[in-house]
Parts: sequence; structure tokens; C-alpha cells
Amino acid sequence: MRKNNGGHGGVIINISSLAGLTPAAYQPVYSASKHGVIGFTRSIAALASIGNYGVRINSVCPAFVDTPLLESIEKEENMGELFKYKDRIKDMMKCYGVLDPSLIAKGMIDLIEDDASNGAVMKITTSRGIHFEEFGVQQKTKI
Ligand SMILES: NC(=O)C1=CN([C@@H]2O[C@H](COP(=O)(O)OP(=O)(O)OC[C@H]3O[C@@H](n4cnc5c(N)ncnc54)[C@H](O)[C@@H]3O)[C@@H](O)[C@H]2O)C=CC1
Ligand SMILES: CCCCCC(=O)/C=C/[C@H]1[C@H](O)CC(=O)[C@@H]1CCCCCCC(=O)O
Repeated sequence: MRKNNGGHGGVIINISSLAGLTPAAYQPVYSASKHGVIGFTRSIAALASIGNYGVRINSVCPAFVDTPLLESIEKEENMGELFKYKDRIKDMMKCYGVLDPSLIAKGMIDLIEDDASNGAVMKITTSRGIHFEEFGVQQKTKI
């Protein structure tokens, strides 16, 4: 894909979650994996810029979205010992609200169309819609 390897360049969007930016007591492994997605995205975005790959790599962090994945909360075989906390997660869903997938699609199109976006961490919530995580100067790699 990268231009310096015979490719045509392009845009990659990695799917993280708000649980990749905040602790998630009831899903620690999921949260760790989503934190990893953000760290990887920002790192490889910096490398792509330094190496003139002609590829932009960004991440999206939605809150709860109305997809079949949410049904997994109701299944003990998926939740394991954390099943006992399912009502707390459902309370959080009521508090945060549940997003329509079309808003996630819009956010992704925005990232595809914005030629300046690389290493961005887009957050999508019912209260604030599409917005971005801001990182301090010391947390920014030059991209
Ligand atoms: N639904 C939600 O509330 C949120 C979801 N996300 C993230 O969004 C992403 C998509 O999730 P949803 O659409 O909600 O889930 P989903 O369960 O509705 O859809 C996931 C899709 O991935 C496919 N899939 C699973 N394993 C695969 C594999 N190894 N190779 C190829 N395809 C595979 C499944 O067949 C399914 O079509 C996930 O990374 C999830 O963590 C992030 C924030 C909130
Ligand atoms: C504020 C957290 C938003 C999380 C959005 C998300 O990625 C949801 C994913 C759920 C998936 O549908 C199945 C799960 O088990 C995930 C639950 C994530 C639980 C978040 C719990 C937050 C907490 O413990 O504080």
C-alpha cells in the first residue's frame, strides 16, 4: 500500500473505542486491547509520515453503538466472570446513550476526506457527536 514500496497510498482507519481512552472496570482486557489500537495507530502514523508512505492512519473511538456486539453483554459464555456486572454496563449504556452506526460511518468518511488527518483519535459520543482527543505537546510525536 505504501508509495515507497510500489503501492498507491491510501487511508487506514483502525477501530478502537472510548474504552481505549478510559479505564473500563467491567471489561479490562477489551479496554487494554483498545488502548493498544490507539498507541499502535499513533505510532505507525508517525512512521508513515517520517517514511513518506503516502498512507494516513487514524483511529475511531465510539461510545456504545447499536450493533449485534452489544448483545454479547447478555451472554454469560461471552462475559465469563464479568457477567455479574452486566446490569452495571447496561446502566452505563442508558447514561451514555447508544449511537446509530450511521454516525460512525460519517466519522470515517470525514477521516478519509480530510487529507490533513494522520494519527488522529476521533471520539464519537451521543453528547458531543464527532470530536477529537487532544494530546499535550509532550505526548505528540511529530507527524
Ligand atoms: N458496538 C459497540 O458498542 C462498539 C463497537 N466498537 C468496535 O467496533 C468494531 C466493530 O464492532 P461491531 O460492529 O459493534 O461488532 P459486530 O459484532 O456487530 O460485528 C463484528 C463483525 O466482525 C466480524 N468478525 C469477527 N471476527 C472476525 C475475523 N477474525 N475476521 C473477519 N471478520 C471478523 C464478524 O463476523 C462481524 O460481522 C469492534 O472492533 C468493536 O470493538 C467500538 C465501540 C463501541
Ligand atoms: C465508556 C465505554 C464505552 C465502550 C464502548 C464499547 O466499546 C462497548 C463495547 C461493549 C461490547 O458491545 C461488548 C462489551 O462487552 C463491551 C462493553 C464495554 C464495557 C465498558 C464498561 C465500562 C466500565 O467498566 O467502566
